[in-house]
Amino acid sequence: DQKAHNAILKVLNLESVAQEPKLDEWVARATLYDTLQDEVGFCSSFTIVLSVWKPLLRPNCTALLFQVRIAMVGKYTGLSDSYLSVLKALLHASVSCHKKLVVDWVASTDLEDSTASEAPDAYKAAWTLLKGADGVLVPGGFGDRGVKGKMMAAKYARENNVPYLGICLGMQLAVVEFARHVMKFPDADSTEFNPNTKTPCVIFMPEGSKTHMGGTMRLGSRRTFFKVTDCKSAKLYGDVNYVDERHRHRYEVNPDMVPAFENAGLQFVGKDETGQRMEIIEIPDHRFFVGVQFHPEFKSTPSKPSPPFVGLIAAACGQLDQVLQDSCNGHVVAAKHKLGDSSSTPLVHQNGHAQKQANGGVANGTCHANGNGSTHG
Ligand SMILES: NC(=O)CC[C@H](N)C(=O)O
Repeated sequence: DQKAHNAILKVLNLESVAQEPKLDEWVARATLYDTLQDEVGFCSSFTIVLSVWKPLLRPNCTALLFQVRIAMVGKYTGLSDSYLSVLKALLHASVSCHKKLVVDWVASTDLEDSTASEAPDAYKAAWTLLKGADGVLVPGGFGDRGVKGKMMAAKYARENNVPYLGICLGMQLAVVEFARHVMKFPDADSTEFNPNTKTPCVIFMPEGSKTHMGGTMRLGSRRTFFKVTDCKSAKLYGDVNYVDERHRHRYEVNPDMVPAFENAGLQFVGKDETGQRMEIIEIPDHRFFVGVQFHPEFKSTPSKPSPPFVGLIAAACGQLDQVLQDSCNGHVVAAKHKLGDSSSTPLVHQNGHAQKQANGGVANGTCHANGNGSTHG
């Protein structure tokens, strides 16, 4: 399945200029690729994925003229696998919103005050990229390098009503940023970065062992229950009661601080089965400010783009209301087609109990990779 997925994205990436897709050429290339494979399983999965994408190609081709710019704020020393999954998930979501994806990689250290004096050009360029973006994404990560810059990106998005998606560490830092600047706890931190903080908003999970890191990570598929049903995330997932998403973390939001956060306007709309572990945050009166403790990118596919990513992209291009409406109305129930049935409208996602329909169209992913954490562009 992954091979087929890669092949599709490879073909899409060849189209770096916004233009109407040449369906015949696209299919011919895909068929050729298909015949080069001798594994029956791969051939059939590729054909199935192709049959899902084909109907997406014709309608709304003009939409390719419109871009969506996402600033990806991370600690880069090159592309890691996790960033690639995030990138693919962004591409899947952009396609479903009929937009050409442009990713601006922003090295989080370049946003920090120390860079302003040490490398003023890099600092200026990083902020120009961030401010030029339609949406901001802070992906997962470990270690304290660039953490300040990631928090600055979250603050910028929160204060300027710019769509924001924080994944894992990106969510934890949005929580810390909120505690520092909205709740006025200057010392607030994650104990991953300051074990002695007097305001520990993000703490080591009780069942983990601090001395033995191996095997202590909360890993794999876990269930998140929506505690607030009238929220953007629940709607994006199709008004389901719960979702199963994949996890990879050692720290979590401090449950003792949750009431204080909620009083200050940060909602915890998704929690685990105990109600003690925070899984999804939202700021309700923001255009789109969502953080997820899990990694939704791992379950995103071209035919089932991940709902939080669809939310980010839709909000970034002003389509969120329509997308939320679509995912909550009769389309959800009506989408009863199977993979491989190219006569029906393709599925966009399936998680928990819901299915949602695609609107059609295709876009190409374009990345402006900075790579080494010291440059930008
Ligand atoms: N995958 C991640 O982003 C992990 C976040 C954080 N470092 C933790 O361990 O909880």
